[in-house]
Amino acid sequence: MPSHAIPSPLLRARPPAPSAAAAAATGRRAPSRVVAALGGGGPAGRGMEQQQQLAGDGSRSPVKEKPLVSTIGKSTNILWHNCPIGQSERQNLLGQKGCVIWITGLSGSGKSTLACALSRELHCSGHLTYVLDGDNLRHGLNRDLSFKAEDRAENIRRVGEVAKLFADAGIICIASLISPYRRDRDACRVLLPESRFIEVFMDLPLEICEARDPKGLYKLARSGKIKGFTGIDDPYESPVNSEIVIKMVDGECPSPKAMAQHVLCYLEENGYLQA
Ligand SMILES: Nc1ncnc2c1ncn2[C@@H]1O[C@H](COP(=O)(O)OS(=O)(=O)O)[C@@H](OP(=O)(O)O)[C@H]1O
Ligand SMILES: Nc1ncnc2c1ncn2[C@@H]1O[C@H](COP(=O)(O)OP(=O)(O)O)[C@@H](O)[C@H]1O
Repeated sequence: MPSHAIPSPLLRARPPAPSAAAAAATGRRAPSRVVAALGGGGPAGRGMEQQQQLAGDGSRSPVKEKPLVSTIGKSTNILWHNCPIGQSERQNLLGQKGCVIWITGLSGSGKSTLACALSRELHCSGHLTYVLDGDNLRHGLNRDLSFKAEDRAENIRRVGEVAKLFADAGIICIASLISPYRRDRDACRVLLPESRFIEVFMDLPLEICEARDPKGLYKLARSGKIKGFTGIDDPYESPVNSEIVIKMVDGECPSPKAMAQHVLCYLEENGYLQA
């Protein structure tokens, strides 16, 4: 099996709640308090298997099981509902494996260009994709967020959660965001089962991105009219272990089609294009 192949256990149904490790990495709390809230319930942390009541003679008799509800973040008394149709059935229908292709890089590095070219190539070969573009999502879902570090983190967290849903739907989700902080990207990675998060690093020098400047934003940032612009006066933390790196070869940037082919080959070689 190639090093990036999807191990078969990943095709099993996923547990509904984040693991302690995932929770630690995402900063989210694992559902440590499990309470039986319906009908008064028992003390916090009491498992369903312990829910018995004392009969008149002092012996224990089982009572009707109550669903266990959880507290996740600020959401109290919530219950996970399983649907009989799962990810593997959807994948069988689509003939592919749901995954997230996370494209990160400076503004102007070609993230959207790659996302569109890849989506087109996959679509033409019969694969269902959906592109989550940072710029576009800031027109709606993330319109309340600025470019401060904490808002960028929330931006990435939300898109990571949405991308996870697309992958669960069996879709090849292509997320294209600057996502400048390693910690935020890694938090998205742990939302998904191993191998279902494929990071693509657009490893192009700032000078190339700045020379392209299709929206004129670098110019505005250099003249101080935009503050906190990534690569100018805001950080970009390069990935260290990306599955795929797009870089210049002999001083030339690969064409959009070549970049898309690079990712396509990876998907083919690692079994994502079959259920
Ligand atoms: N301060 C600052 N820094 C970086 N980028 C800026 C900024 N202000 C506006 N823009 C425009 O917003 C696009 C990036 O949005 P993202 O959601 O991908 O950014 S982030 O991941 O939250 O950092 C980015 O789009 P791309 O050029 O496609 O990367 C810019 O057009
Ligand atoms: N591989 C490439 N070769 C040449 N030009 C490219 C390439 N990729 C992107 N570009 C051009 O660079 C500019 C920025 O690309 P874009 O995809 O919008 O970057 P980003 O989404 O990272 O901001 C656009 O004008 C685009 O046409």
